[in-house]
Amino acid sequence: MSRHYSPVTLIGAPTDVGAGHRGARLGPEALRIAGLGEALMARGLQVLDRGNLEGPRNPWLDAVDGYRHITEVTEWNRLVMEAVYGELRDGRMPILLGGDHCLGLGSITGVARWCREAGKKLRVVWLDAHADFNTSEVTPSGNIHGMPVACLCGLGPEPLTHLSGVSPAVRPEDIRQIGIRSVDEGERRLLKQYGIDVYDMRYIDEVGMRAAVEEALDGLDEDTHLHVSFDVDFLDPSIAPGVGTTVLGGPTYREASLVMEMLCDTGRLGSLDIMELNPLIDDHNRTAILAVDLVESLFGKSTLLRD
Ligand SMILES: NC(=[NH2+])NCCC[C@H](N)C(=O)O
Ligand SMILES: [Mn+2]
Ligand SMILES: [Mn+2]
Repeated sequence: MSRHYSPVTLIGAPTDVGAGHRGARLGPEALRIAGLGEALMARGLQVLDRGNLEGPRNPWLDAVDGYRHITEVTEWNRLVMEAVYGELRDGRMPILLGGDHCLGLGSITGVARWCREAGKKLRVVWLDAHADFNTSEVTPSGNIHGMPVACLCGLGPEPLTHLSGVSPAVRPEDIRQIGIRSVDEGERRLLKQYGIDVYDMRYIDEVGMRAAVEEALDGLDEDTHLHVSFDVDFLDPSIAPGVGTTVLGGPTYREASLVMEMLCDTGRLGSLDIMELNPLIDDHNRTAILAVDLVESLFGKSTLLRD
């Protein structure tokens, strides 16, 4: 199946201010070295690499009042939101190269702002081992990469929940989470309270990846903008060791490829985040190479021969 895409733009966000490990700041370069731009061009896409955003350094301090580095996290998210929004406004598809997953907040806030202006519906597919739905009251770490989905739903500190002025930035019913297998105690209660649609690994084991993804994509139509937020720790650590917060029991390569191919088949992909890659704990960049391979599937690479 051939598909028309708008030109894509790579936006590097080299920071780990939201994480509990340092090294995700090197993610954008590792993805470039793994050939992300070339792979997309080989799929026939027009690719513009904007280089890296420049934001505050990581001060590497302890959490204060349940948040670590909130000032720096806010500034990075503001920069990301403006960059992502700007690309969509100019008719290009933003691909955010993280950086830690706290930046999913800025990215999706920018996407949601554009969708409101363009009169589009939004569907967020969050591929992750974690739900990232903590607040300062329930977080075990204070690391804000564990909080972006809560902030998108209006739960969190005002500077993060009101990045674009509108809160909640996203309606909880527009979010689907796939691959989840590590949820903190208080976080679980909040997920239920906000009615987040979670396709956890237990459910995927029981019904299979295909049925889970079909359900998660149900109701997409030609007016829907699909945003994919890909936390690389979604993948099983045996194939993707280069992330700060590995959790056993994730999708295999085939399962992950299937998810990407099914997301591609919707024809609705409008924006993407590739997050949490940490080359300092990787093995010869294999996790970045795998991420690039899966992004190729998201843009149409497939082993399917039967009709
Ligand atoms: N984007 C991520 N890798 N998030 C990991 C979050 C881990 C844990 N739930 C926390 O809040 O600290
Ligand atoms: Mn995450
Ligand atoms: Mn994660």
